[in-house]
Amino acid sequence: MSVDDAKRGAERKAALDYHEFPRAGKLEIRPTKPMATNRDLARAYSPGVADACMAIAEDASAATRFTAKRNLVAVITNGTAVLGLGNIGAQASKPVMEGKAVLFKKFAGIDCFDIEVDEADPERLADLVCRLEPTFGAINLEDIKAPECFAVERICRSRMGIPVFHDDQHGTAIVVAAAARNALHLAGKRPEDIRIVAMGAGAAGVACLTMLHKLGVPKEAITVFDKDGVLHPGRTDLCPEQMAFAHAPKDTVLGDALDGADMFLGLSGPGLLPAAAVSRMADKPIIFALANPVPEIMPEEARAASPGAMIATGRSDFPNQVNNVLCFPFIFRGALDVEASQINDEMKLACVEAIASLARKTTTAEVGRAYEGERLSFGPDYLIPKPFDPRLLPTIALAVAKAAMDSGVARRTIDLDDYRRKLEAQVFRSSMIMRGVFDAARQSHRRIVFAEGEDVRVLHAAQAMLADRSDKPVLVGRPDVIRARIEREGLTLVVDQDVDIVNPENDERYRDYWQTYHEAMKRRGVTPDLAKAVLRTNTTAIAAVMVRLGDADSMICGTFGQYLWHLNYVRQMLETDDLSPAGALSLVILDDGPLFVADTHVNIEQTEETLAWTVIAAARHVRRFGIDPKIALCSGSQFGNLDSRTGRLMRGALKTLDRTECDFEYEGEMNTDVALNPELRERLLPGNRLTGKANVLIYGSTDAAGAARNLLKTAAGGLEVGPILMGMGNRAHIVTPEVTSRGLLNIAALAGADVSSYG
Ligand SMILES: NC(=O)C1=CN([C@@H]2O[C@H](COP(=O)(O)OP(=O)(O)OC[C@H]3O[C@@H](n4cnc5c(N)ncnc54)[C@H](OP(=O)(O)O)[C@@H]3O)[C@@H](O)[C@H]2O)C=CC1
Ligand SMILES: CC(=O)C(=O)O
Ligand SMILES: [Mg+2]
Repeated sequence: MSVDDAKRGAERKAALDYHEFPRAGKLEIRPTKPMATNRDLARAYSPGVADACMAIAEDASAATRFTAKRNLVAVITNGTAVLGLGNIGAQASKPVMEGKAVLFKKFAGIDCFDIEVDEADPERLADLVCRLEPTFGAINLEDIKAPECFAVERICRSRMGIPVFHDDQHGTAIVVAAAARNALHLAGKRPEDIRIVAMGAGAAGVACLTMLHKLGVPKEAITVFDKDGVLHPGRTDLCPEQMAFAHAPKDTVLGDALDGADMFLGLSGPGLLPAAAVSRMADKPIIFALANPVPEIMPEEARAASPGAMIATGRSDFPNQVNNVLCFPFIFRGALDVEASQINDEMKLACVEAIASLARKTTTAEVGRAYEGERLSFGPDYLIPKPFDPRLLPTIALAVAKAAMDSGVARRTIDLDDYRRKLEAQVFRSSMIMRGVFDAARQSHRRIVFAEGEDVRVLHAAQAMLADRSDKPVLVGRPDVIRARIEREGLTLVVDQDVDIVNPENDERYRDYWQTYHEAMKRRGVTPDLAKAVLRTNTTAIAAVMVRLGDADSMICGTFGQYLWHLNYVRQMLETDDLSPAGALSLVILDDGPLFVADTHVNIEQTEETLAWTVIAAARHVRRFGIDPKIALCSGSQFGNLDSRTGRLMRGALKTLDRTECDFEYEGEMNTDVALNPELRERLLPGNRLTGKANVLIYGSTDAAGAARNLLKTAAGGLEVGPILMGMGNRAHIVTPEVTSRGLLNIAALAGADVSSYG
């Protein structure tokens, strides 16, 4: 088996494992109301539920008040045009539909049921969809092939009072139109003056051409091809939507049609655009080769044929990824929030303009952080925003909601300034928070050494890192053990090629390493023999010496043993006048957003001075995630009402912080619930200096911070990133024994991000 085959096999296994473990599929349903007592039961179910039913029976619009309808979207397919895989059937399409549902939730907080229907007949399918109206706030039709998709959508739109949107048609058309608008701007051309050749007259192709026509491209300036050749007036196999673009002469061939054309739009299949035809196009042609997963022409081929070409594909590994994920979560968010009865042309055009304008605007610090190292200034390689651009949600949903209200299809009027603020706050309430860190790591060239390189979790993390980064991770461990475990785990890591190994039992650097350790420790009771023994047996010390000598930029240890034991060796080798541990910060990602807790491991009993230092370091690290820190000093005491140890400690630290002129919000001392509940805080501590919910909780001892961290992880189901060792310039991180391979991957991303300014 070739290395490529092995890698493809491993990727396939990883994708299947992702879908299968730890439980099958990508979705679950969770209740939003308590169900703990008889009283809850009586309200949620009989008899209380009858009151909600009767309120809706009297006034159907009350369903959006008393049920989850308003935020619930159906992703519906019959599996007849799944991605570029074709008609693979309803059952096989389910992973895609679950995936769309996940994107709705993660990008825009929208709940979805995925519904796969075994029904090829468009009228029967449409009838079934129409009957679902009582359940949903909106319908997203997905991967239904042309021409049936046109009829299904037409029937549903005419009969339903909620938005019906065929994503492959309109989502794609909106993103294509935004990219085309920007490309034309750069080419200095007007839509009215250009000529387009399109390959693919399916759901996506027809909708994109219709949208481009709405933007000003004359229909006569568009020539379309499908499997049977050019669309011409004599064709009898086409539906009205396709006939609208069938005006080319019958004998037109692709190469001739492309002569002098300004734009190629491919929504068909792989490799269908010959490079020779590209060289016949106008100067600086626009080439959108959007078939998934393999485009009509690969970007490098197109560029070789026409060096000035502006190129987009559907793929994330090239610039200008045109994918409807840039649109559908956000257009639905806006439509649902004003209870729009439909998604009309005004809303779609507002969406086009919002997406196009985001790419033209100067990027914000958050986007810069999220895509560190990539050129994000408007130009041929940045025609449209990136999928993880945090501006997408507030900008698009706001524009769509406004267009719905202005065009009279909104049933609810909202205050747009309030709405913008709400949307902006929502952006960071998700695990997307780690995305920026991963992208920053991908762009940097920091070498990471794992002290416990034989641990299978480390091996899995190292394998996952390779997909994203060019630098080889370094593993401390015995090569034969590492090789055997790689094989046993079915990983494809190749020692020396993909990872470097430092063998504690036999390594040419051993002498250099023990001498370095001895030199640093000789006046702290370490003899040469002891230094040799430590560097033979203690992998944490080896990793720390490597970082000290510059053989690695950052180390990760701690998959076994006690945190402070590891910290001891980190300090011995890496502590300097400028770098000193300031505390351990744990980021816990909860359903309603991220929460940071410190110090969970370093300062067992804080002093006023160490506590203030922990707070300042935490603020710096929280900003690294693009979040404004709002720090609460937590204690059993509240604004001086207890003469307890932590009460006094917090009050002292607060005074130190006040003298330090901090540029972030902090306040204390207060109880944890008061920190997290702004209304309660306003009532109990009027005039306090925090705005909104605190997002960083600082405690006076590792006992208290550790308990908060563990409760958030276990009882509240939070996902932890960390602990992040603060103060050591990102040169060392110490995980805890329960860490998973994903947790190690997260920490490796943090360690790998080139953020020397964060200590
Ligand atoms: N990047 C993105 O965001 C999106 C990409 N797509 C991609 O676009 C493609 C089409 O999707 P969709 O419109 O939903 O599918 P449809 O099945 O509705 O349409 C496919 C179209 O491509 C044409 N086609 C297929 N093979 C050839 C060929 N060898 N030569 C000429 N024409 C051909 C078909 O012709 P005929 O009608 O004669 O069979 C049909 O017109 C897929 O690869 C899909 O992944 C789709 C949506 C979004
Ligand atoms: C992106 C998408 O929806 C498709 O390829 O079908
Ligand atoms: Mg699709």
